[in-house]
Amino acid sequence: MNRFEKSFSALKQNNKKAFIPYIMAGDGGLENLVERLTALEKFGATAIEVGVPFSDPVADGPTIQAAGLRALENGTTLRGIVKEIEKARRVVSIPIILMTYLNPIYSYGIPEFVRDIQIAGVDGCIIPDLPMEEEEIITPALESAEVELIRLVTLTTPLERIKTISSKGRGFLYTVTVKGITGVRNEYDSELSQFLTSVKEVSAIPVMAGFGISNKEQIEDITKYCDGVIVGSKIVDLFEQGRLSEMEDLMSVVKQESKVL
Ligand SMILES: O=P(O)(O)OC[C@@H](O)[C@@H](O)c1c[nH]c2ccccc12
Repeated sequence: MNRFEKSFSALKQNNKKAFIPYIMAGDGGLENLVERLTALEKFGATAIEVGVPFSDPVADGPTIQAAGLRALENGTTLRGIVKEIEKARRVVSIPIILMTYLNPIYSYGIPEFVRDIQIAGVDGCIIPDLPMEEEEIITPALESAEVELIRLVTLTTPLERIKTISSKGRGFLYTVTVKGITGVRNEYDSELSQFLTSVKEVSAIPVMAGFGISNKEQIEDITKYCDGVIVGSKIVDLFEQGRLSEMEDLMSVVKQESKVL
């Protein structure tokens, strides 16, 4: 079993849902990365998504973009991030997912990138601008390194395609819950619960919902229809403002047993 399978099967046995926080590596200085990963594990994170700052992000909303700019300004690089993750791996045992666009991977070199993240103890990668039809440029290398590609589906992806996509991985399926970019939102598409229910029905792997989720009520509601949530912009804000007790409180929702499976 890989780290994802271990984490998700433990949650399932205890009737619990997953919480995956996203952080922007290098925001506030790369030297805080190990500390932040450690804090998130202590607060009960199931896994952590670590964002790599990039000058031309496609799906990032204003909060994540601003965090990315701050990180780039202080000289954060993909190589530096991978080194810090390697240090963190000695103390953090939950899955670590690296979120990066294709361009930084290309300039690193695909084989070198995959080798280094494997050594560092990275469990999965999210590459938002890599479509399923093109993924073979990196999946053979990732597979032999036992690093999972975490694939994204959205409200507009046909169910047949979702079924195909979910049959490929041994991580989880990232279901984007909005038609748009990342960022805190107050309202959801009226079809979201029905959509998540259908995705759950066809998916061979755990279904995580992300984009626009920022408070306990949303988390309680959305986790009725899927295996857990990914929270980005809100976590980035709370770290930036040093509001760690609020973060712990937000993450505590998934510590309770959930009634609906
Ligand atoms: O910030 P939000 O709305 O909570 O959404 C999560 C998101 O930030 C994180 O998963 C993410 C950041 N950038 C991305 C690009 C593509 C897919 C996912 C992401």
